[in-house]
Amino acid sequence: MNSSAWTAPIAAAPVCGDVSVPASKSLTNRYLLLAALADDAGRGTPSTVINPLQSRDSQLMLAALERLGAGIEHLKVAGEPAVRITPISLGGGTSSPTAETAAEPVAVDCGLAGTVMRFLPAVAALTGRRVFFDGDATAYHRPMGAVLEGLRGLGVQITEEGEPGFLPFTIHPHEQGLTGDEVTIDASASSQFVSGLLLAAARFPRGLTLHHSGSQVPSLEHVEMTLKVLRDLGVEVDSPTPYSWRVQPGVIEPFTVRVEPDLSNAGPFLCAAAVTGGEVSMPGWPLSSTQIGRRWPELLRDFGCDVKLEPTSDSTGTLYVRGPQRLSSPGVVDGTAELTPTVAALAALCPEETKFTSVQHLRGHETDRLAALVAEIRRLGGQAEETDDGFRVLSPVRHGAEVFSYADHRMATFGAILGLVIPEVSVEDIGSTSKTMPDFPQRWKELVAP
Ligand SMILES: O=C(O)C1=C[C@@H](OP(=O)(O)O)[C@@H](O)[C@H](O)C1
Ligand SMILES: C=C(OP(=O)(O)O)C(=O)O
Repeated sequence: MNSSAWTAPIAAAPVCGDVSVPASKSLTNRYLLLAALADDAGRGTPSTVINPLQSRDSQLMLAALERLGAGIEHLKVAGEPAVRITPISLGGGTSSPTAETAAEPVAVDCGLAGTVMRFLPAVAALTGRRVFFDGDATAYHRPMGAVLEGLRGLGVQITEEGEPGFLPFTIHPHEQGLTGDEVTIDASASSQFVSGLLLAAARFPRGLTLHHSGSQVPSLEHVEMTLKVLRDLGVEVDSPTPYSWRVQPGVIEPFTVRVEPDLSNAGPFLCAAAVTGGEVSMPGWPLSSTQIGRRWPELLRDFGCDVKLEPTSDSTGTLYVRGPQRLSSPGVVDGTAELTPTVAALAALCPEETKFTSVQHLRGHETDRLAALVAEIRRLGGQAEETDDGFRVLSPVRHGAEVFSYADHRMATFGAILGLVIPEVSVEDIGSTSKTMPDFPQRWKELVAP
């Protein structure tokens, strides 16, 4: 065993406890970006994001926005952590090259964060600055082509310093600013291609009409989230036909918002009850949410758990999950997007086969998650195989091993869940959870081995 691997705690008894999770990555990074694009006739009034996620992905977003010209101040609001963002001063998408552009480009580090690499190029194009985007070596496999194609269609000049369609690349300022207002892209590889253009589009001089040309957009819940966040902030956006969106040009008023808990990151803790026959309760569960993690109650019931959501206010409740004596597979799990590695841990403990469908785009996530899940299930003595649009778990895992994390937070937590019931599981790089939950190891230990 690698001496730096993390020994996954085994559950000596059914896992029982009350858990809260940090704020949503997807909502935090949308609000931070929109705060940086807010405008009240150039007065520069800041916006406040209360209870933001504090993790590598949100830090990368904040650092990038600061480099692009936003002001960032950390503070407390009614005892809760918050961040106050003073907007970037934009030329309304018509900025011409400034003196600054002759100098060194602004460098944006995307790390491995999809929300940074896919959402910020459109913001960069509005700043009138030359902006160089790069990230971790592991980010170089993540598709970027549709982002670049969309921006080029709007008149943005881009040079690609690596393999075409991937990081790194540079956004160049253009004398006329953004000239186009209608583009067609193929967003089959990531919903973030759509969200990234829509989020900044209210600040484009003529707004944006965006069409998707491929067969389907994956993780559509995340596009729904983008539309809802924009509408809540007063941006006019609609979807006149499936896979077409129109954002009207306009101001984004400065705002104050509190971020919901991350329902995707809630998954491993809820699964701790599911796999050990324990009982976990989670207060603060939103009664209505655009997060894909809202699917947990239904998914956990599908695997045999008892789940109930008891409202405690108009907007939130406590979710109770009780694990069964023995997990049973629903047979097919469809379109679970970023929840897939966590659901795969449940499937890997079921005697029956489980087929995961409509998740082909996970090949472009933090790692090729289909290959990674199949490899790690096999390493633990189970049988699994890839399919065109997903994978099958054919037989359950049987023994411990060191689970590779592939720099992927969700592969690391996949290993942690299995380690609750399979002796001698370790996780090669538990530190990869810092992407969205830096204190995962402590939180996990508090719940499963207090
Ligand atoms: O918009 C977002 O915040 C996200 C969209 C999804 O991306 P894909 O469409 O690439 O799956 C999701 O998996 C990712 O974790 C976050
Ligand atoms: C796919 C994910 O992240 P990203 O935002 O980097 O795409 C994820 O968190 O599962």
